[in-house]
Amino acid sequence: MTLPTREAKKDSQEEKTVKFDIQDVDLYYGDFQALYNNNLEIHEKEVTAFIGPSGSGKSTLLKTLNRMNDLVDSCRVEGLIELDGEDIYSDKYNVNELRKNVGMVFQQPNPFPKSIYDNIAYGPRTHGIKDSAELDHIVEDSLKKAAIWDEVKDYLDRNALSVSGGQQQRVCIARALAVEPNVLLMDEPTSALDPVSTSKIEDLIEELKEDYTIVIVTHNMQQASRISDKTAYFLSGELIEVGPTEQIFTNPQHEETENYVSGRFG
Ligand SMILES: Nc1ncnc2c1ncn2[C@@H]1O[C@H](COP(=O)(O)OP(=O)(O)OP(=O)(O)O)[C@@H](O)[C@H]1O
Repeated sequence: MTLPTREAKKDSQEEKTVKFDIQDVDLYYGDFQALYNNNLEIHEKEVTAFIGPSGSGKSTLLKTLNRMNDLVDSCRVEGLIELDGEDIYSDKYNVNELRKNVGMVFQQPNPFPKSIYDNIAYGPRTHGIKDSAELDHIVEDSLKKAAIWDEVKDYLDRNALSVSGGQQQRVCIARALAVEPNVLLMDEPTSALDPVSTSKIEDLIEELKEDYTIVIVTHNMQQASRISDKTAYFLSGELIEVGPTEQIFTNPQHEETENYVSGRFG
C-alpha cells in the first residue's frame, strides 16, 4: 500500500524540500534515555553527516529513520518523525514500504553468502519480480549505479564474500539501490575500508546525491567536510548544532561544536 503524500514541506529559509522532519524526538532503551529532544530537518538530495563522539546517539537517530530500532525490544521513541509529510511511526504506516524507500548500508560490509547476482536480485525478488530479463536489467543497473559493474560484470556468479572489502561494500550499496529507495542511510560505511576503497565510496556518494537523499554517520571529520552539504553535531544524545557543513567546520555557533571539530574535545 502506498500512502497518499501531502505536498512536500519546504524549508522557509532555503526553499529546499524537507525529506525527513524530526520533531522533539526522545528515545529510550529501557530506562536509559539515548536521545533528548532532537529537532532536525533533512533535505532532499543532500548529504547530511551526523558527527559526534562515541555514544552520542548518531546511529540511534539514524536507525529511527527506517525504524530499524523496532528490532530492539526495549527501544521506545517519542516525538514525531515525518518522511515526505507522513508520520512514519503511525500505526497506519507500512514499515515494509518504509524500508524499501529508506535503504541502509552498515559499517561492516554484510553481503549475503550468495553470488553477487543473487545479492542484488534478492530484494527485487522478494518484492515479486520473477522475470529473468527484468532481474538482469536491475542487477546491471544497480551495480552500475554503485560504480562496481566494470569490476564484477564477468564474475556475477562469484560468491559476494570472495571479493575485496571495498568491493563488498559497493555490492551492498548496489543491493540497497536495487529496490529503488529514495533515501540511503549509511552508518560509518567506510570505517572498515582502506583509503583507496574509501575514496571510491566517497566519490560514489557525491554521484548518488543527484538522485538520493543520503544521511551518513561518520567519525571521520575530513570525510564529513568533503562529502556532506549539512553537518549535525551530537553530544550525549542532544543535537547541539546543525548547519551547512562549511559553517559547522569553520564558524560553529556553539563552543561544544568548536571543541569537537577543532580536535580539542576530551
Ligand atoms: N540496543 C541498545 N540497547 C541499549 N543501549 C543502547 C543500544 N544501542 C545503543 N545504546 C546506547 O545508546 C547510546 C547511543 O548509542 P549510539 O550507538 O547511537 O551512539 P553513536 O554516537 O552512534 O556511537 P558510535 O560512534 O560509537 O557508534 C549509547 O550510550 C549506547 O550505549
